Amino acid sequence: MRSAHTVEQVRAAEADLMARLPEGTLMQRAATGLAVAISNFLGSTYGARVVLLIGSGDNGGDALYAGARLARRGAQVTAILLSDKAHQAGAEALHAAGGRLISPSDVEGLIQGADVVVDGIVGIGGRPGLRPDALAVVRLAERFGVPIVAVDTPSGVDVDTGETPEPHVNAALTVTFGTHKICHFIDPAATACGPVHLIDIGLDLPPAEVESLQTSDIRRLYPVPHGESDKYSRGVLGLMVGSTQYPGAAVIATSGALGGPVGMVRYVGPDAVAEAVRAAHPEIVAGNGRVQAWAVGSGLGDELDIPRIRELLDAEEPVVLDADGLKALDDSGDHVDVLATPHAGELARLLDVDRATVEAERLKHARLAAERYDVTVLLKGSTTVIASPDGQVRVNTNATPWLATAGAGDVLAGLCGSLLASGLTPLDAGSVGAYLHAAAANLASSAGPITAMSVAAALPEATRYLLGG
Ligand SMILES: NC(=O)C1=CN([C@@H]2O[C@H](COP(=O)(O)OP(=O)(O)OC[C@H]3O[C@@H](n4cnc5c(N)ncnc54)[C@H](OP(=O)(O)O)[C@@H]3O)[C@@H](O)[C@H]2O)[C@@H](O)CC1
Ligand SMILES: [K+]
Repeated sequence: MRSAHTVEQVRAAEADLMARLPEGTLMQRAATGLAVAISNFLGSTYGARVVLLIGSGDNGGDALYAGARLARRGAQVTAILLSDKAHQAGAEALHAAGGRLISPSDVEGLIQGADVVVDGIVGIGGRPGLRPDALAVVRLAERFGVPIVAVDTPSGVDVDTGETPEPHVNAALTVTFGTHKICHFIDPAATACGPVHLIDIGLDLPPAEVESLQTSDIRRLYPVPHGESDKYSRGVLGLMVGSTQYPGAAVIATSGALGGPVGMVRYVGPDAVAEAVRAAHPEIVAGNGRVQAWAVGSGLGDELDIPRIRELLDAEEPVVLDADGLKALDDSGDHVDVLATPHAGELARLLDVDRATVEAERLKHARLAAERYDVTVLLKGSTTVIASPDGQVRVNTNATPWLATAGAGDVLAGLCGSLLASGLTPLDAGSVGAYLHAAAANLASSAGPITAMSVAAALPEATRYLLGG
């Protein structure tokens, strides 16, 4: 599991550790890791032209000490001081190592000739946005295509929410310390981080606010059948998806379900659609019967039967509620067994806000909906946020942009239903489902276009690979 902690949690852990270590130890650990990461990014340090952007806090201190290390290994390091309160000992260390310290005027030529710009403007002490001098230099780097390595966080983003209401740095790499911060996981800020490299500095941290599953978690959580399993004990999923208007949704969601761990899938819907599903997947059983979970909603169109869906929501079996089915959600019931899988537009409707607001504040709105409707919310997107009503949040960050294709959501609904029917909680089913869905998409895509059906078809192989087979 990768963990993202809040600024407050990091500060407390830092204070704890600092009380036990000689002064400056943590910054030296951070700066050493940062210097190595910048060297690796550059490929070769000797003669490399490195420009440091230095703000008023310890984030700038990290950059200055790392710059001093790079200067000692032969890099030409120049620090642009954006504040007259720059970290003094760090500035002295850079000067002693042969680096230059300058003010932010007339730096166009310097930036144009740089191999890398290091963003030490602000870290976890920053507020969103960039001040005018910083913004001007960052814009120069963008104009000349000079890559930026961000220290801890890309300056200007909102560290605790992943929101980017103001101008900010777009990094080619972010080097962070101790633990991930929420902005590293949640879009739009996550995209501004680029790849994130974590340096261990020995912090002792409490449980995280936001988590992100890794391969080892998939191995731990995936309901692998054992010797005694039969098709019923592996779980039966009921699918109430697709319509005469959108029969494809039923076929695609069934493909997603069959690519998951479930032992059997029942399809409940119009005869003509059931025929189409059976033609594509002869293994499905049409008609009602006992199930361990439902996946409901994708492609129901005009055939949406809200009272019937509400009956399912009130019944004992857990439910994945997708697309049109989300219209049946009301905020009066106890729905802790429900996994709702909206995209930003659908979540906006549930919360009566506009879509752009949800996209800008993804974590906040996923949490809000989980709380208001008492459901686990899986908010789809480039970073998928899964928020449970008890406040736990997981994020999936490994999706390919090619996954933004028609029907991909139907595959996810079927797959999550399959995981729910096999006994996972809505939070686990949503987070494992999002991970496997993205992994299958990456496998099917290989950096090229994909269809929803090709994602579903890649699920067994992606799962086998992740489970170590
Ligand atoms: N915690 C840890 O475990 C470790 C932390 N370490 C490092 O310390 C960093 C945190 O350092 P920090 O606390 O000094 O805060 P930091 O982000 O450098 O600057 C805050 C100052 O900037 C200003 N400012 C605010 N907003 C601004 C803006 N938009 N644009 C421009 N300026 C802005 C504001 O001051 P003002 O100018 O308003 O007086 C504010 O006081 C952390 O990210 C990591 O890199 C590592 O060394 C080791 C382990
Ligand atoms: K920074």
